[in-house]
Amino acid sequence: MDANQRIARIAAHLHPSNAQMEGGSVLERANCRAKGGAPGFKVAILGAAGGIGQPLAMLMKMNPLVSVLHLYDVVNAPGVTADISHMDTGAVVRGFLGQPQLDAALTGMDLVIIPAGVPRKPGMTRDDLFKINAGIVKTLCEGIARCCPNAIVNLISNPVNSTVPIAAEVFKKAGTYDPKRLLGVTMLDVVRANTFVAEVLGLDPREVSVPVVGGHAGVTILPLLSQVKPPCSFTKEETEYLTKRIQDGGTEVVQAKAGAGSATLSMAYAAVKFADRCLRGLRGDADIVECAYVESRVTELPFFATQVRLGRNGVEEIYQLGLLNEYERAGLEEAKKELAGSIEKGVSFIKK
Ligand SMILES: NC(=O)c1ccc[n+]([C@@H]2O[C@H](COP(=O)([O-])OP(=O)(O)OC[C@H]3O[C@@H](n4cnc5c(N)ncnc54)[C@H](O)[C@@H]3O)[C@@H](O)[C@H]2O)c1
Ligand SMILES: O=C(O)C[C@H](O)C(=O)O
Repeated sequence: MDANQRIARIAAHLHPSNAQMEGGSVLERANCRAKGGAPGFKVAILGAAGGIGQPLAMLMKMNPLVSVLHLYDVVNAPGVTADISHMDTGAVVRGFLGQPQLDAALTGMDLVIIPAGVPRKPGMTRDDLFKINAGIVKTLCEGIARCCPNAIVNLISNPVNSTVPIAAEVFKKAGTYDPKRLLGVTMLDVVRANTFVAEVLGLDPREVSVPVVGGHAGVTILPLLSQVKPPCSFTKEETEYLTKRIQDGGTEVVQAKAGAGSATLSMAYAAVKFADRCLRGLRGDADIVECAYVESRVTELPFFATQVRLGRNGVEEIYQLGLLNEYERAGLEEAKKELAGSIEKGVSFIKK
C-alpha cells in the first residue's frame, strides 16, 4: 500500500463519504484490515452523539471484542467520531450522519445498540416519550431489517416496554423477525438493584446479583429480592424501601438533573456491560446469563423481562421466574397489568 492509499484509508475511518470519494474500495480495504488486524465484532450505535451515546461509544471503543465501531446520529456524529477515533484501542471507528447514511452505518453489523430518542424531563413518564421515540425506533429498525437483519439488537430507547414490540412488528413486516435477536435493555435496573441492595447489606456491589424482571417503567420493574445472591433476607421495611428505590431509580436521576435529561453515564455503563455479555455469547462463551426484555412465554404476555442465556444466536434460553414470595406475586400482577397496555400500544403503532 502506497502513502496515498494509507492516507485515504485513515480518512475512510473518520467518515464514510471519504471512502466513497475513493470509489468504495478504500472502505472495503479498511474493513479487511479491521478483520485481520483486530479480530472481533462489528458494532453500530444509533444515537451515538447523545447523552448515553457518547460515553457508550467511548466504552465500546475500549472493548477488545469490538473490531469495528460505527457511530450514527442525526447530529454531531463526525465530531464524536473524530474524538473517539483518537483513542489508541483496537476498534476502527467510523461516523455516519443523518438518514442518507443510515444504511452504510448498518451494513455488516453484528450488534446494533439503539439509544436514539428523547429523554424524560421532570414530571414526565417514560410513556410520554412514545410520541417521538416510536417513530425514531421504527425508522431505525427498518434500516436494520434492510441492512443487517441478522444483527443482535440492544434497544435502549424509551419506553422500552413499547419500543421492543414496535421493533418486533417492524421486523415481522419486513420478514426478518428473529425473537432471539431482539433484546430490550433492562440492565440499568439490575445495576441499580445490585448497588442499592449492596448498600443495605453492607457488601461490595460487585458481589451482589439481583434478578429484575417484568419491564422497564415504574411498577413493571420488579426486583426479586427473595432471589438475591448471595442468599440473604430483608425485613418488610427493607423490601419496600428497596423495591421502590429500584423502581424509581430513573426518576431519581431525572429529578436530580432538573430538566437536563435522564440517566446517561450509569446507562452507558449498563449498556456496555450488557453489550459485552451479548458479544461474549456470540463468541460462544458458556453460561452468559443476564436479565433482558424479550419475546417470552414465561407469563401470558408476549414480552417480559427475565433472566436469559445468551449465546451464538442471541437469546438461547429464557428462564422461568422461580419461586416468588407473596410480595413479589402481588408486584407481578401489578406489573403485568401495566405491561399489557404498553405492549399493545407498541404493536398497534405499527399495525394501525
Ligand atoms: N433502557 C434504559 O434503561 C434507559 C436508560 C436511560 C435512558 N434511556 C432512554 O434512552 C434514550 C436516549 O437518552 P439520552 O439521554 O441519550 O438522550 P439524548 O437526547 O442526550 O440523546 C439522544 C440522541 O439521539 C439522537 N437521535 C434523535 N433522533 C434520531 C434518529 N432518528 N436517528 C438517530 N439518532 C437520533 C439525538 O440526536 C441525540 O444525539 C431516551 O429515550 C431515554 O429515555 C433508556
Ligand atoms: O428514567 C428514565 O427516563 C431513563 C431510564 O429509563 C432510566 O431508568 O434511568
